[in-house]
Amino acid sequence: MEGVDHLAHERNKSEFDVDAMKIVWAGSPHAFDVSDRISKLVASDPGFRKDNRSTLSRKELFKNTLRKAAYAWKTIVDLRLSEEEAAKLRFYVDEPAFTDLHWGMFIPAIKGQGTEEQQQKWLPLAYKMQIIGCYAQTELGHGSNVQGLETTATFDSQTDEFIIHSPTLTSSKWWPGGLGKVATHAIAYARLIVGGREHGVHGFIVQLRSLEDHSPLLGITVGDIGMKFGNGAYNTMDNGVLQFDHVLDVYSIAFASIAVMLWVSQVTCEGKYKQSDVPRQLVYGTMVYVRQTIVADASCALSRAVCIATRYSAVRRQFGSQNGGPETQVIDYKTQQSRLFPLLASAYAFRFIGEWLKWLYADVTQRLQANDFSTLPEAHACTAGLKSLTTTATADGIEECRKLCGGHGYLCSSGLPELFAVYVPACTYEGDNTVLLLQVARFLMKTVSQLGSRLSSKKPVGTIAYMTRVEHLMQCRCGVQRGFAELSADLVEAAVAHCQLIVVSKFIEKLQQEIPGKGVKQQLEVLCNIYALFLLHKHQGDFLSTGCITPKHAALANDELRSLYSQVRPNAIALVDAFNYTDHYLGSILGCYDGNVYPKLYEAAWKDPLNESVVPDGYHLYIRPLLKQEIRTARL
Ligand SMILES: CCCCCCCC/C=C\CCC/C=C/C(=O)SCCNC(=O)CCNC(=O)[C@H](O)C(C)(C)COP(=O)(O)OP(=O)(O)OC[C@H]1O[C@@H](n2cnc3c(N)ncnc32)[C@H](O)[C@@H]1OP(=O)(O)O
Ligand SMILES: Cc1cc2nc3c(=O)[nH]c(=O)nc-3n(C[C@H](O)[C@H](O)[C@H](O)COP(=O)(O)OP(=O)(O)OC[C@H]3O[C@@H](n4cnc5c(N)ncnc54)[C@H](O)[C@@H]3O)c2cc1C
Repeated sequence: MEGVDHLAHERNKSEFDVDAMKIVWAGSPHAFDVSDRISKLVASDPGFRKDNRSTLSRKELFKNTLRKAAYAWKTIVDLRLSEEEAAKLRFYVDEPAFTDLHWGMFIPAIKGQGTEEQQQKWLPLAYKMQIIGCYAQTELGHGSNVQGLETTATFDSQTDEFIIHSPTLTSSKWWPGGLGKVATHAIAYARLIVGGREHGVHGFIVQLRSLEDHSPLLGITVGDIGMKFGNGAYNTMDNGVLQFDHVLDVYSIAFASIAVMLWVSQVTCEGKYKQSDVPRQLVYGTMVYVRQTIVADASCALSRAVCIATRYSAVRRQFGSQNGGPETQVIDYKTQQSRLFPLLASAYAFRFIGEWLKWLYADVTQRLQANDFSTLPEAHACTAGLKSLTTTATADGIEECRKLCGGHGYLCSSGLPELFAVYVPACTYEGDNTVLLLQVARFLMKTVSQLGSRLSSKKPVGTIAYMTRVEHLMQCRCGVQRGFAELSADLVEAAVAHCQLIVVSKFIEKLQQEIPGKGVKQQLEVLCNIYALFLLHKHQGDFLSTGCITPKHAALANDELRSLYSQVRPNAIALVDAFNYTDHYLGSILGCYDGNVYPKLYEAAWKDPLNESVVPDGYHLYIRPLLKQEIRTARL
């Protein structure tokens, strides 16, 4: 029945202050207020409806996305929302679109690598959306290998301009989000050529389309690369293809020539190239920034899936009826708990590691401004490794949540298939996860060679086993005289172990902070222990081989896990309520707040276009002849 909370009995079991946990999840009272207000604003506005996406064609879907993006911008302007509120609104609109790359990469690249002059020229236009930007780095032939990019930017000292060109088919820019049909400008990465000499990959701001009629400028060929995984999902985004035919880059400033050049090198008006003594990898700065935001995104995506699966696991009953009484809630089965609760713990773990990584990125950015590059290698390794670890775990976790919901998890109305389809490219974009782990492995090898076996310093006591595991994995690999490439598969395992150590240690450090609210810290301690012991159980071979735990310890850890699952069980619904997601944002009948699943599933079925007629199109043409044997049947 509408209005009845079918999960009230679950919510009454909670042993902690849910409202206080909402603040912990949001990060602060202010952050909670903004999230709560904006999520309800979006949920209550029919202009942001999203329950019909799976029934639209690609063109209808894309046009609807443009409508929503424009409507969101009008809402932001009309309500005079702050930058923080506007970002939250785009988040809760929950539709991959060109705006993600405009606000999420194009503007950060200018802010992070542009000089005062460039920021003054381009940021006011970008903030007012009088230009729409994308980040055009990947090419048809190269994505992971940035130094392999083929697009060229040749400095013409006669005209003091750059000529941007795509010399080969494989140099076509390929994948940039927003590029296909919307972006008017791009930050394009190209090989800088000055005076006939090549100076590696740099970024350039290039105008792609007329601001009068949106037609591609002279020398620009641009379009969409076609349908992607899943039906609705990421097909709301116009990932594009772009070719430059000797584009005289008259509108732009060579990003590198002034902006990055101040950090990395300079091109003078006389056409002289001057290399400065800063790491050339600063040109990768935007990727590092986005990787740390992706870690926070992982906690959002995983928590959405876990909220759906947890609420549905409490609603669903299957088997176990005693004397005609109610069947057993599937959330009470130990197998369901052993699959679901580690994901619940991971969602909280990724939330806190995302907070720490945001601090680390801000710290390294501040240091770079003072020409202090001392923590750049660690920042690179952490952002790369944690992006890889959290996105792999989240993508796998969303799929596990779909399976935890049985058959109904496969319905679009569960919200899980689309969430999976939209999320999984996170394991690839902003750096293929294996390629990024190889960067971490390289960092670990260097650290071991510099510090000897003691890899990690100043870690909480509870992480000794985790630290020893990493050191053991590295020693086993570094000890043998074989090349990095030969050992890379093993070193990637050590890289994963190192990242897991960071997540566990930061969760433990979080618990050392003052955390208000009845029972809140206790619940987080249970989740931290679940996260740590679940990984220890999953990788117990590594831990046993280090000798720092015995088979008996491993067995005790497993017993403790079961006990911890029993402690979470009465609090599970309250722990996912703490995410404070609206039904609109969850987009899931299985995860609806009131748990009134069956009537909503049944009602939703009849809304499918296929049910607009009781006799389907095609019956008279194909089925009736079949049934009436009017088609000559093969001799049986
Ligand atoms: C439900 C949720 C839905 C969410 C939907 C939201 C909508 C989506 C919105 C946004 C999505 C994002 C869109 C995607 C954008 C992109 O994908 S942009 C393109 C991303 N591309 C990459 O990440 C490419 C990956 N490759 C690289 O980064 C580099 O090629 C490399 C692998 C790092 C290698 O670089 P290179 O060859 O130059 O360097 P090496 O020889 O390996 O190393 C040399 C030394 O440099 C150090 N290094 C390398 N990188 C960095 C760095 N970034 N910072 C600092 N230092 C770096 C490296 O450690 C070596 O150091 P050493 O010599 O001391 O060992
Ligand atoms: C949805 C989506 C959105 C995107 N948006 C953008 C965007 O806005 N802007 C942009 O510039 N790009 C964008 N990209 C491109 C993305 O950044 C690249 O696809 C990504 O960096 C991976 O590079 P690749 O495609 O070349 O993969 P590859 O490197 O070709 O990967 C193929 C396989 O090779 C393996 N491999 C590669 N190198 C090595 C190595 N050295 N050692 C071991 N294994 C290796 C990989 O692990 C992988 O298994 C997007 C991609 C997607 C899917």
